[in-house]
Amino acid sequence: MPTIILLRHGQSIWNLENRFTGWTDVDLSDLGRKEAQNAGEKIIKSGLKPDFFFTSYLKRAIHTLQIAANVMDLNWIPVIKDWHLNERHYGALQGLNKAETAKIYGDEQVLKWRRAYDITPPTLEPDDKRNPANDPKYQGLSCNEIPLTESLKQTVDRVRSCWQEVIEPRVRIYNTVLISAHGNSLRALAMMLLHLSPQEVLSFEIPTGQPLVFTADSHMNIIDKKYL
Ligand SMILES: O=C(O)[C@H](O)COP(=O)(O)O
Repeated sequence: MPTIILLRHGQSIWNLENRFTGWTDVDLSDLGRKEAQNAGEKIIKSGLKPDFFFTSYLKRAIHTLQIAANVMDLNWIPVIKDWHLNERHYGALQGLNKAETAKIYGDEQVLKWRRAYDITPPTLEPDDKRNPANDPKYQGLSCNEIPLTESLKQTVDRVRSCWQEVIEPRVRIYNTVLISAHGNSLRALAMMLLHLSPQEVLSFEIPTGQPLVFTADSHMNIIDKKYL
């Protein structure tokens, strides 16, 4: 049965500091590394053995994958890194403390920025040093691919193209794949695979470091989902 393991990276330093992260390339905290190790152990215990890995361009997801792969003794497994799996771009909120931002703009506004389907956080100015265009990782992207902010809807659109063009064809060949990515890029993927409505995805949360296993039928309909 085609099996897709969704793994949200372990706690990052900015998760710990409660800061909007998005495309900011922060590393795992000590707890995050431990969570990644536990994730690898849980996958071994489940009897699942991934044959192909996918991750984003961001080191918190890459390091989570490397730690888990090391625990599973699967360092040799092929990996595709794809920026389409990056976290949702959080625009000008990136770097701000979530609780302090709520004190300034109110809980309701912050909840809309964080969870509404079609609302974008404030846009980064193009000359802002946080513009991804300044980052060598994104040199190959065209101007209209580089986000200055994103709604979940826009994230779903880019994750969908990655699923259709990059991941799904390999799930059909390799059978068991593991995708190490981010809270919102994985919510986007789950929304698409589980056919969740914008209202349903609002409360759909994936905890850090907890492997979520989707089993599909031959038409790629998800017939079972469970946390390890
Ligand atoms: O980018 C971030 O800040 C987190 O990874 C996800 O944040 P959220 O829970 O506010 O969507």
